[in-house]
Amino acid sequence: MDSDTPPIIVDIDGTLTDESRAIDHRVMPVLREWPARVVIATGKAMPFPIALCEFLGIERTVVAENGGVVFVEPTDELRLEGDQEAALAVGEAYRDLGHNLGFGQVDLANRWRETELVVSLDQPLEPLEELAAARGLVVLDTGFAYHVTDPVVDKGTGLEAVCAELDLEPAEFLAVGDSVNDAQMFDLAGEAVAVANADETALERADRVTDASYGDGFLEAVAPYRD
Ligand SMILES: O=C(O)COP(=O)(O)O
Ligand SMILES: [Mg+2]
Repeated sequence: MDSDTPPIIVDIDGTLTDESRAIDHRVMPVLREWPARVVIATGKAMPFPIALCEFLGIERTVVAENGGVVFVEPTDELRLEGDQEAALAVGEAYRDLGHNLGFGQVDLANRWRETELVVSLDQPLEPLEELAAARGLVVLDTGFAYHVTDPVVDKGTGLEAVCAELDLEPAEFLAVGDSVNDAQMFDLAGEAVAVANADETALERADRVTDASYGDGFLEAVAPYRD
């Protein structure tokens, strides 16, 4: 790798993981040694990508909750955006219809969420979409959860916020991801790569699709920059 290596913005689930949702350990030295900025962009709540950065030993620069939460080191910028009250109201109304969020009582999927709400994929989608639309929100199916999200944010607005802090341009970035929640960051990045297991939206919006899936796909996506 040399000084021409682009900054990278990378999704977690489906991209850095294997089929069982565990991080593919081979991606870790790649991210740790990446000579330009690494941004972890995920639908997960902030503690997950922050912990990933900490354990990797890299600067903590993350886009969480599909763009609702942005944290940038070293400027210490924390930006929260999105109508979480509306998302929580959707959850309440969904429960009133007799459904539940599907993550059990402790609900580690929502516990640290600050701008949106997630519902398990084994719960009914249609009533959730209706309730969300009535409050100006959208439901994103990432293949891992249904996200009730404010459409004013996405991973693309998150990338823009990171860039504004760090004096970078979105077009300088290499983006790697696998699903609909990566589409807007794909549109802004200079090069967008979908791993082979990506959903239709991500495949369509990518500049390049890898032959390999999951962590293998990520390693293939970055290979041209590591030779
Ligand atoms: O939390 C999800 O549903 C997806 O997470 P991801 O954006 O890291 O793939
Ligand atoms: Mg993903």
